[in-house]
Amino acid sequence: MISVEDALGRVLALAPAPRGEEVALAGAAGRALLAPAIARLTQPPFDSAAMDGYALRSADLGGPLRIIGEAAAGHPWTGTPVPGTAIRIFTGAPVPAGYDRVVMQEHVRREDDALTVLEAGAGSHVRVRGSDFAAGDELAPGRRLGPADIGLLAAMNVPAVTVARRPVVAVLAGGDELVRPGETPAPGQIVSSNDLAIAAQVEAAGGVPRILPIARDTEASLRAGFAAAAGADLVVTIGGASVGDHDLVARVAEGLGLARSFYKIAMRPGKPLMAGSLAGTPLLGLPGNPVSAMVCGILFMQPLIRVMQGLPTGLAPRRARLAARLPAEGPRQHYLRATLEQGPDLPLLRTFPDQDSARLSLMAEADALLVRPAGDPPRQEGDVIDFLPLDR
Ligand SMILES: Nc1nc2c(c(=O)[nH]1)N[C@H]1C(S)=C(S)[C@@H](COP(=O)(O)OP(=O)(O)OC[C@H]3O[C@@H](n4cnc5c(N)ncnc54)[C@H](O)[C@@H]3O)O[C@H]1N2
Ligand code: MOO
Repeated sequence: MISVEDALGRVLALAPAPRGEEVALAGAAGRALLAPAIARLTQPPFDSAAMDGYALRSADLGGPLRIIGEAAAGHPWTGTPVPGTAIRIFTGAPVPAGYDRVVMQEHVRREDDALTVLEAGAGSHVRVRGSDFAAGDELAPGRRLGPADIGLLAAMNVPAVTVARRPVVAVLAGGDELVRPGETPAPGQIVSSNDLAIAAQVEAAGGVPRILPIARDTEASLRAGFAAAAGADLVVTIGGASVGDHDLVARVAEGLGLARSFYKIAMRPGKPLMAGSLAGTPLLGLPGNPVSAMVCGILFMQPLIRVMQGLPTGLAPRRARLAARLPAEGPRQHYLRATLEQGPDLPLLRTFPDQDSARLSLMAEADALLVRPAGDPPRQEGDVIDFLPLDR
């Protein structure tokens, strides 16, 4: 059995280089930026009023002023500046050359064209040209575009961006016991949850899931499943990974020419994880227990999907304090389902007493996975530990 770190390195090594496509900005939210986006203009493009009021010269603050013009957003004033004068101005209007501050209208007294400044106010209320960004500035690739990025790119006058193609991920669950949600299970049957949960993880990582028909526990059915996965950028099987007589995934994949990278890792849950490449396409074989499948999805599949889009893995452990003591760990790195509460300095992490890898109800309740290294000694209440936050 190899370590979790070693396994992650080998999984990420299976990632093909991301492929780009150009999309209009309106469709780019959530996509991974693959090429730098370059600002085509400077923002603000001119010295811009930050308040409704009057533009004037700081040197003239003391004396009475004469109002000689007006500037509104989209309607610059184009006259000649004269000492001792002010320009009526509105937020977003260009501050005319020759005037260096804007006084808020609440801070003046106006009678016809005569203006008296009652209070200078703090600051000039002028947004200086280029104070946000300059033409040529770039938004670097390797980030998922959020709402603020979309707004920034629009302001940069970038109408379309090069993003990574979303990897198509074939999700193949297998087992004679499985029926679809909404069907009535016969005796001995259960409803298939894994493929839907894993498909949701695929989407959350930026991939496009393609859920395949459930494979039955025969080599022929699994072969048909792999055939249906053709054309996907990544194939993810779920179940049939262990040592039982009906666990056929590895055997069938090998028959189809799987170049195996590893099988079994020193991790709990998720020991029977398998990875390799099938006709050049990366393949992950997740264990069937629902929590094991999801934990493997978080630790290996989602990072792989992100790296296939040129993104970082997204695995960023954080620190918390233990709410209660924990016994020593065994030989496998352990990911315990836990909740988080507010603590005095760091968050307080409380593990569920039951860590059964079949309990989806606890997985759904969990805020975090506590990461305990193999062979970790007993831990006391208040000890600082690492955890991975969970999406809800
Ligand atoms: N003798 C041993 N038995 C087992 C070992 C072992 O080392 N020696 N490992 C255990 C561990 S750990 C795990 S994890 C499971 C993994 O088994 P498989 O990957 O072969 O998964 P299955 O046997 O197909 O199913 C396990 C469990 O999960 C349920 N399941 C499967 N698919 C789905 C699905 N799509 N939706 C919902 N639930 C699913 C299935 O009904 C079983 O209950 O093996 C242990 N055994
Ligand atoms: O590793 Mo299994 O994934 O412990 O339930």
